Amino acid sequence: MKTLDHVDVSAKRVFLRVDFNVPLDKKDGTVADDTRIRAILPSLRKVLDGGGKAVLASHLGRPKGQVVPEMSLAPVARHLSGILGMDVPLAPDCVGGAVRKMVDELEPGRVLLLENLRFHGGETKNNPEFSRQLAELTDVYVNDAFAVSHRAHASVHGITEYVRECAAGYQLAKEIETFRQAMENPQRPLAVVIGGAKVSTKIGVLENLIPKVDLLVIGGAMANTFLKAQGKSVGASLVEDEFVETAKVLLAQARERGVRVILPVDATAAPSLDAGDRARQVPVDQVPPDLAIFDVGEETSALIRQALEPCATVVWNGPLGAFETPPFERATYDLARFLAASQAFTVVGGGDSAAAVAKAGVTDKVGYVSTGGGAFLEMLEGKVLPGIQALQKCSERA
Ligand SMILES: Nc1ncnc2c1ncn2[C@@H]1O[C@H](COP(=O)(O)OP(=O)(O)O)[C@@H](O)[C@H]1O
Ligand SMILES: O=C(OP(=O)(O)O)[C@H](O)COP(=O)(O)O
Repeated sequence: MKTLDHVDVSAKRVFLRVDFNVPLDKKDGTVADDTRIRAILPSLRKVLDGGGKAVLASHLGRPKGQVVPEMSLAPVARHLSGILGMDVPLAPDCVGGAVRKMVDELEPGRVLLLENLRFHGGETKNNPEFSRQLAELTDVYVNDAFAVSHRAHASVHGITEYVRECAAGYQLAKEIETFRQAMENPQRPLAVVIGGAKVSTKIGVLENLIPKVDLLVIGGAMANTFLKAQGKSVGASLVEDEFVETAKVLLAQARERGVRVILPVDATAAPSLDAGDRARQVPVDQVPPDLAIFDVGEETSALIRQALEPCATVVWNGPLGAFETPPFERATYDLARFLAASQAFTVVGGGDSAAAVAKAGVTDKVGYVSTGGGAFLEMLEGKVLPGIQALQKCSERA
């Protein structure tokens, strides 16, 4: 894939599709976590240092084609301006004559941030006319928005039909490369840890992973459905009854392939999520009817660490427990700290898993933390992301 390294940006209008869909502070509306902003700085600096005109475009939230003032990118413009030590003006819109004028008048080495793309319904509809209007602002199109590349939206997909030159930004290239290294050509043994709330959202992931991995660790509430499939009664725990049969099939597939599967052997259970003070350790085949599982237990945590110890590659998506609520964060944080100290090539993806790693304070020590949630999950499902495919096609054409 062509990257920014292969493009001459000098004096060109470089349309950088980024993902500035960042959390805002509820009280004062400032940027609460700037990970996604910092992630695109290498691409932005490359454009500015090369004398390009950087036109940044992003969505924020889901305003559904309406102008929603709380979803303006104004706080992001201010934040970025602080990071760069340079004025970052915010255009009043992302298309139209006034914006075109601002883009055309931009000096080389300067930045303009366009207003929220999703204030226009054409963005999520991948509307050709809207895509063409965005392309009018563009000499070189760069996608550096991995986290939204699973969406066939105008600024990610449609626009590539109308631009002459395109390339992957450094962040996107890094995401693709890291994923390939972990999943397509891994150092073995390869382990994948899957957690989170529901089996139903991860069936595709599990089906895709079973032929590829050596070890599969299943935790989180989704493990409950697997435990039920094994005939264990899991008390008042969240179970997706309609997926118990699917869980059985998946376990049989893993057995046939010789994949080792680790399911919880014990759990931290409590009467409810807000009754953490009454939480206790129980074996998974003895969960009392009035208790629900909110985390994998201490014995399971140790078992997981022991199984991961010899692994050369570990991919992790989804927390092992309801980590937002103490004391159910323990297994998730323990895993984060274990991976941080491990020699294995480690890739963490998924909004909640990335948040858990950050809360455990080890983001810098874990091999790679993806900026994608849904996009990362779709990669794990083996899907080709529409944004990446479109970029590929465009760079082959150009
Ligand atoms: N045993 C559990 N009981 C209730 N909720 C759980 C449990 N384990 C995990 N969760 C919840 O699952 C959610 C994350 O699920 P999911 O969205 O599938 O993960 P990710 O965003 O990492 O892909 C978290 O909010 C977490 O609290
Ligand atoms: O935050 C994002 O994805 P994520 O919640 O999967 O990490 C992206 O900005 C995509 O947003 P969307 O799910 O509204 O299309």
